[in-house]
Amino acid sequence: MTPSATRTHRPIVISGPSGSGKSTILKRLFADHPDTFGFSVSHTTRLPRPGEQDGREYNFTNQEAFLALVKDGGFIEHAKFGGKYYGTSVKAVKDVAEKGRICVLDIEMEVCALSAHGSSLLDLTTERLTYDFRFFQGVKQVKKTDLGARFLFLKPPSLKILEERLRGRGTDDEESVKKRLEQADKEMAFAEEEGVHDKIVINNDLDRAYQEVEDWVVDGGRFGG
Ligand SMILES: Nc1ncnc2c1ncn2[C@@H]1O[C@H](COP(=O)(O)OP(=O)(O)OP(=O)(O)O)[C@@H](O)[C@H]1O
Repeated sequence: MTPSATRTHRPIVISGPSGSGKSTILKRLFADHPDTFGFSVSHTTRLPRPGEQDGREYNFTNQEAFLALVKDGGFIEHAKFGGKYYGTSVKAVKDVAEKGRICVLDIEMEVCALSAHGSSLLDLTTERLTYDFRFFQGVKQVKKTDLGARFLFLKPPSLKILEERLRGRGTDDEESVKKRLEQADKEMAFAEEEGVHDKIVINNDLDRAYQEVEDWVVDGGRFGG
């Protein structure tokens, strides 16, 4: 492992309430900068589904090996859902940097978590308290590592607008919209705390917000390095 891989390719953590526009902005960023960014591959103890490849969709592992890695402090984040473990390892993030790409960690409050390839790592089946806990932990856990990550928070202009966007997206039922809004409020309060994020972008006008994110991420070609 080259110690400097994540120094020259510093990971980016993008967080923000569900519906704040993370996926929309990341999609554009990836399209504008091909071969620049990457997602880490998560670990799981669940069995591969047809078509899934070890090391591509997930690092498939068994419970014993997974828990050994937990014990060694190898995970930024891990959780158990439906009897199976899921987690994002520090090494998986470093591997992205080793390949010459900037790892993007998408920390979404609702699942807490670090998702890979835009697909949620975890199912939305936890208690609300767990959501809070996990989101806060998610950001803090990354800070505890030697990854040298940069932290961006994407903020909706208001809760009212967030609600409109969540409804407009058409992917959430009433219950889910309500839960997301309740959590968004808390998450925003946490995000404003001094020193949590390096950059906060308000996603009002999409083009402007995108520009602001892109400028900060690219950083005049230095990518924060
Ligand atoms: N600036 C904007 N103006 C209007 N609509 C927007 C804007 N940004 C995003 N949207 C819309 O808001 C909805 C939510 O955005 P998106 O799905 O990207 O959020 P997200 O943060 O990735 O959510 P999740 O964390 O749940 O995956 C989408 O329908 C998207 O098209």
